[in-house]
Amino acid sequence: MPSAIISPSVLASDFGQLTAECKRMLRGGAQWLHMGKHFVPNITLGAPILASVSKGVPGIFMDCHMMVSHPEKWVNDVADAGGSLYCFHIEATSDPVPLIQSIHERNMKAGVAISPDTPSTAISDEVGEHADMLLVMTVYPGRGGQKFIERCVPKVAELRARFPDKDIEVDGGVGPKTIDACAQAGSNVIVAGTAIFGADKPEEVIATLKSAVDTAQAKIFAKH
Ligand SMILES: O=C(CO)[C@@H](O)[C@H](O)COP(=O)(O)O
Repeated sequence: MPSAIISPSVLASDFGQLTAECKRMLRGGAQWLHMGKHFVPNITLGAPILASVSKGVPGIFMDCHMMVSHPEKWVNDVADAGGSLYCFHIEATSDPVPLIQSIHERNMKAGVAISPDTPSTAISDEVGEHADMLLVMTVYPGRGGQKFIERCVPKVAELRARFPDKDIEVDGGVGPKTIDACAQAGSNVIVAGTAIFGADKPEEVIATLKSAVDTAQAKIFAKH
């Protein structure tokens, strides 16, 4: 049964206090930090920032979501900067399996993401088997604070049915109001920006998200 993992999404506005925020989130019970590299230049978390977070918070698990074209270009930079998981978009490459292999060669986990308009079948059985994590975007990549796109949820269920042992991540508009749909569909890795960073008590939000995933995973696992 895949375990519940909460991965707060680090946003551009957090730059000034990035390391302090990371420590606070981990103290609040988060296990990963979702570090996005976006197409939009002013909200890019590049390798130098990853390196400084890695230095400031030793042992941190950096879940690096590469919302970029030519994802092959950045594998070495992110690995050298301390990245733990390198997640690329299936839409951005024509050769996903060799890319996954090159990520593994640099001792990182490999994630494969799909944008809201991409069907889950774009992740073939072969690609899914090679990957460690599959990411279903529930907003359009680019910025935090967008509305959760409900029609993406069935893609989570389809991937969970094909890949019962993989980590399946959701990202975008996820919080206490939308977690149940994601968790019941089979997602176990939860990215949340606004819901966690905007909360008075982030640790309570993290606990709520984790508990919803644990409950849903136990039910899903009991059925098999
Ligand atoms: O990187 C992205 C979107 O591009 C996401 O990780 C968002 O930053 C998540 O933020 P919320 O939707 O939870 O506010």
